[in-house]
Amino acid sequence: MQTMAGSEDQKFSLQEVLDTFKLCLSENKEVYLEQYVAGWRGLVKFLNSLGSVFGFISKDAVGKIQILVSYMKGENASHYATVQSMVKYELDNNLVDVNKKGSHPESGCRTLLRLHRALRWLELFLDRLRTSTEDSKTSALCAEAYNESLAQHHPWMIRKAAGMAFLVLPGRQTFFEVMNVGPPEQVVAKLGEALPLISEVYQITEDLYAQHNLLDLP
Ligand SMILES: CCCCCCCC/C=C\CCCCCCCC(=O)N[C@@H](COP(=O)(O)O)[C@H](O)/C=C/CCCCCCCCCCCCC
Repeated sequence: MQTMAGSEDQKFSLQEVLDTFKLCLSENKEVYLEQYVAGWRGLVKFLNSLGSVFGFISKDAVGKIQILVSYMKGENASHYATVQSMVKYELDNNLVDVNKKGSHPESGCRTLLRLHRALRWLELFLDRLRTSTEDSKTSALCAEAYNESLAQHHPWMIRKAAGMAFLVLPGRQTFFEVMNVGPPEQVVAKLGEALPLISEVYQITEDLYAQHNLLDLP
């Protein structure tokens, strides 16, 4: 049956996303690409359940996931096990367009950077949801998080389209139901559990990219 949360096999579960982000970090704090991508796949399920207005966002996210998967399954797969090994491999082999788009417009590093910036949006948005009240508007929470993060990297047209899509977001109660966690108190607790994991993955990637001057890849 098709519901707002999608058909059964496409059903979103916050717990599932939480689990993938839990598995993202190795003992020595490297970020596993497979789990990172799996986390995004889970989130895209949620996005898809919101309707066709969000199709352009979902399409972009899926396209970027597919680029990373093609590297992870390609002939150099062993170098794409973690974000750290990918960065090292692509930089050592001059596979990254560092200043302007050239022969490597779809490097793993620049592709992951786009998702990484979106992860900051997610962190800010989930934190706002966690601390929101019954009468909070998800569209406003989402727009605030977007303006503080991703919007700074998007041209006017995309910002406008994103802003319009936010206006049709479902209300807080529906959002909480779709997370498939239970009553609101449990959703809030689960968000409290998920946020430090997402923040840690974000910060490790941010530090790695900063260390290699990769935060502005075209
Ligand atoms: C825990 C449950 C609640 C939260 C669930 C959230 C589900 C969100 C799922 C996916 C988020 C989409 C991630 C979008 C990645 C965007 C990457 C990007 O910045 N791409 C732009 C630049 O790419 P290049 O051109 O340089 O290759 C591209 O131009 C973007 C195009 C599409 C617009 C992106 C707008 C993003 C808005 C933030 C997501 C809003 C989702 C709202 C749903 C709650």
